[in-house]
Amino acid sequence: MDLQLFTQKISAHFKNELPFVLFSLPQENTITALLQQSSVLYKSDEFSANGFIFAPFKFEGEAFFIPESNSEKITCEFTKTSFQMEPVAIAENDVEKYEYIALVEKIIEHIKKRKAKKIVASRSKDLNLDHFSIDTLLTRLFSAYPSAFCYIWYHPETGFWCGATPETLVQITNDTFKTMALAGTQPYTANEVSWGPKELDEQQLVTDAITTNLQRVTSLLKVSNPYTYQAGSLLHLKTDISGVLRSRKTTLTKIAAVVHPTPAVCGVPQKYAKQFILENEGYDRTFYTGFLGPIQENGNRAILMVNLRCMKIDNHTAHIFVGGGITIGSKPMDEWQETQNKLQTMLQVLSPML
Ligand SMILES: C=C(O[C@H]1C=CC=C(C(=O)O)[C@@H]1O)C(=O)O
Repeated sequence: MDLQLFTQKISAHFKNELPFVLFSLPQENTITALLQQSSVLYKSDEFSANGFIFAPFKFEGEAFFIPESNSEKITCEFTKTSFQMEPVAIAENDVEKYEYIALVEKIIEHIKKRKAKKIVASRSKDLNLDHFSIDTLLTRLFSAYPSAFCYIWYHPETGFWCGATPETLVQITNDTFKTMALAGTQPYTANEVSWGPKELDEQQLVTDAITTNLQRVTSLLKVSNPYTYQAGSLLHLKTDISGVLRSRKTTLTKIAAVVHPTPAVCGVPQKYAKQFILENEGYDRTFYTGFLGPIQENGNRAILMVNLRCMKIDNHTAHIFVGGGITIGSKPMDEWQETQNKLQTMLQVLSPML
């Protein structure tokens, strides 16, 4: 289907307030859409039917779901031509800044008292959209980030979400899986990249926690060396992790529950970090740092991504979600700046609509 017809169909579906999801896999030039034919809110706890799941940060075994069986499935070939990105300037809000810095300082205090090694702090930034258009959003989002997993999800009950995430939670093909440890952030420059001990330690913590958790369900685990990975205008440290599941009976839900929430979005130890986040962050993450993705071949093939570099759009306001891992070596002002830099991923998409 050509892009114009595809976009018209999506716009009409959205106008009728019917649920839909659009997604494109990293490095692929196809956008797939599932247009649900009713407004039912489906839930899935088995991840074994074909469709698309959307799970919150507070995942407790059940995710929202758009089933293929109740949807029209359409695809569109689309050339990803990443456009020239100029940073979008937005005014800093002093209250937001000092609240975030206070949260980071509180986390550092807890780490110094040895209650945790790492906790991920986050915040949401609200922006007025004077010229919201789903057509513009779709074209910019899907063309800007060729190496990301891009998506738009809409359901009247969850609202309108979209993002361009660099982080795989888990990718399954029969009994083999792939995942990654992603942590450490710096802005992209053309110069040679070097990583300090804070980023290297933080990334190692994430790798160790993921591999330890995966040992419960795997028979073979391969772990690469960390390397620099570009996500839009940011660089991260990434380790590839792959392996074989111990039993073919290990369900996708079980694997998701073993790896989610990873220390890249929650912390170490996981239970303490999650409780800290719920009690101290001062807002509800809802679907940010949850996970999402397509389920195919009745659960034998699936790609679940972590919901990062994302936003929720309602009533002409965009709520962009950003965060960062806090460790003993964190400097509060740098952590604030890191979240400012991360805002740019969605700001680039929104810029003509602000
Ligand atoms: C929590 C976020 O990023 C995570 C993923 C990659 C690098 C991160 C970091 O350097 O702190 C974060 O752990 C976010 O982008 O909102």
